[in-house]
Amino acid sequence: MTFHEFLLQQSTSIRNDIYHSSFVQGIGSDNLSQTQRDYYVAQDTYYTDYFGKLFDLTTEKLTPLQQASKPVSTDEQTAHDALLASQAMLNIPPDQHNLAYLEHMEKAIMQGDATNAMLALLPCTESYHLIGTHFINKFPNNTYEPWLAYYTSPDYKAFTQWSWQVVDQQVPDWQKLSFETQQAYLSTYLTSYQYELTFWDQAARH
Ligand SMILES: Cc1ncc(CO)c(N)n1
Repeated sequence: MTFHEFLLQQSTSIRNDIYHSSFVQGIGSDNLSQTQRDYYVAQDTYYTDYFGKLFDLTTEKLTPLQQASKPVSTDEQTAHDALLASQAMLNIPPDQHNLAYLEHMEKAIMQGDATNAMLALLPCTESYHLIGTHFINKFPNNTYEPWLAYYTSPDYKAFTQWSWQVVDQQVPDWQKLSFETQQAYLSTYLTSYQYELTFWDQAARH
């Protein structure tokens, strides 16, 4: 089993909680209110802007080959547009859980090695691709189908696969990590997953 397969196994239950969360179910079954979408798109616009900077910081820590093999980034605005937010989103400031998530990733990047940095960012990329894969084409005439299409597109898929490839190269033999290092890596990764779940739960409360 590769490192990313081991990680996916460790995050199975939290990913199932994400699939079952009310907002993600709402994307999958065309059932979201305007206020929920306004709140989510406001939070996520702030998040993805900041994430772009964190991603650049992480990329600098990778090998030249890994950097060169990175697929072109896609514009997440397309995914945000698919949720049809109203102008009201412009007045919604970034919430505490969002800032805490970004701070967690930033600390992992500044304080850890390149693997720790990648593991902090991985739940973001991988969970959205897997949500898209899980829900696409499940609900007829879904208004939010373009959102699911974005995260399952060949470009986004390539980006997810590149992330998996990088962590597998960074840790070719995860069974040989010391117990402490394995726990530290897992903690960075699963903490980001927990923030992903919170992000969805908070959006559903609006
Ligand atoms: C909170 C969050 N996590 C992951 C993604 C995927 O890029 C996103 N857009 N927002």
